[in-house]
Order: sequence, then structure tokens, then C-alpha cells
Amino acid sequence: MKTFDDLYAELREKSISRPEGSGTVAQLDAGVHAIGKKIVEEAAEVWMAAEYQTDAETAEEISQLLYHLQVLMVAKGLTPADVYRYL
Ligand SMILES: N=c1c2ncn([C@@H]3O[C@H](COP(=O)(O)OP(=O)(O)OP(=O)(O)O)[C@@H](O)[C@H]3O)c2ncn1[C@@H]1O[C@H](COP(=O)(O)O)[C@@H](O)[C@H]1O
Repeated sequence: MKTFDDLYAELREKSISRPEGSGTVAQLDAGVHAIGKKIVEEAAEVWMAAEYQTDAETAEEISQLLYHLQVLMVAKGLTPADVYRYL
């Protein structure tokens, strides 16, 4: 099972190797403004899923929100450690 840190390492590597067809690379190229909009959209989907959908669907939406937060972290050059210090 993939962890938060595993996914971050994968996304960071993709930002460097820039493989063909990577959605992450496309998001990074779209920029912080576009990534931020995606985060807001995914956050709303988490909220709606929590109120009206199943626990499994809510968990899936949360995973997508975490993914997009990580894309923003990579775009800004922030590491998990930069975030963990505030937890
Ligand atoms: N975990 C994710 C992940 N979660 C969410 N997403 C993206 O976020 C989108 C969320 O989808 P929605 O359900 O909101 O659907 P949507 O609005 O139709 O999506 P879009 O039209 O905006 O793409 C998905 O289409 C994916 O593009 C993810 N994309 C990639 N990953 C993982 O990231 C890694 C790198 O992926 P690539 O860069 O694509 O190789 C791989 O391990 C992937 O499994």
C-alpha cells in the first residue's frame, strides 16, 4: 500500500524525469493557480462525499485531495518535512 511519503517521492521523481503522459507533469506545467483550483474542487468533492456518499467513496475523494496537495507541494518545492513540522 502506498503511503503519503511514497507518493510524494514518486511525484517528485516524475517532476524531474518528466515521463510522457504523466498527469502530474501536465498539472505542474499548468502552474500553481491551476493546481490551487483543483485543490478547491477536490476539497468540495470530499465534503459532498462525506455528507452524501459512502465511506469508501469519501476515502477515494480524500486520496485525490491528498494527491493534488502533493502536486502543489512539488510545484512549490515543499517537502513532507516542511509540512510535518507544523503538525
Ligand atoms: N493518486 C493519484 C491521483 N489522484 C487523483 N489524480 C488525478 O486527479 C483527477 C481527479 O479526478 P476527478 O475525479 O476529480 O475527475 P476529473 O475532474 O474528471 O479529472 P480531470 O478531468 O480534472 O483530470 C484524476 O483524473 C487524476 O488525474 C491522480 N493522479 C495520479 N495519482 C497517482 O500519482 C502518480 C503519478 O501519476 P502520473 O503523473 O499520472 O503518472 C501515480 O501513482 C498515480 O496513481
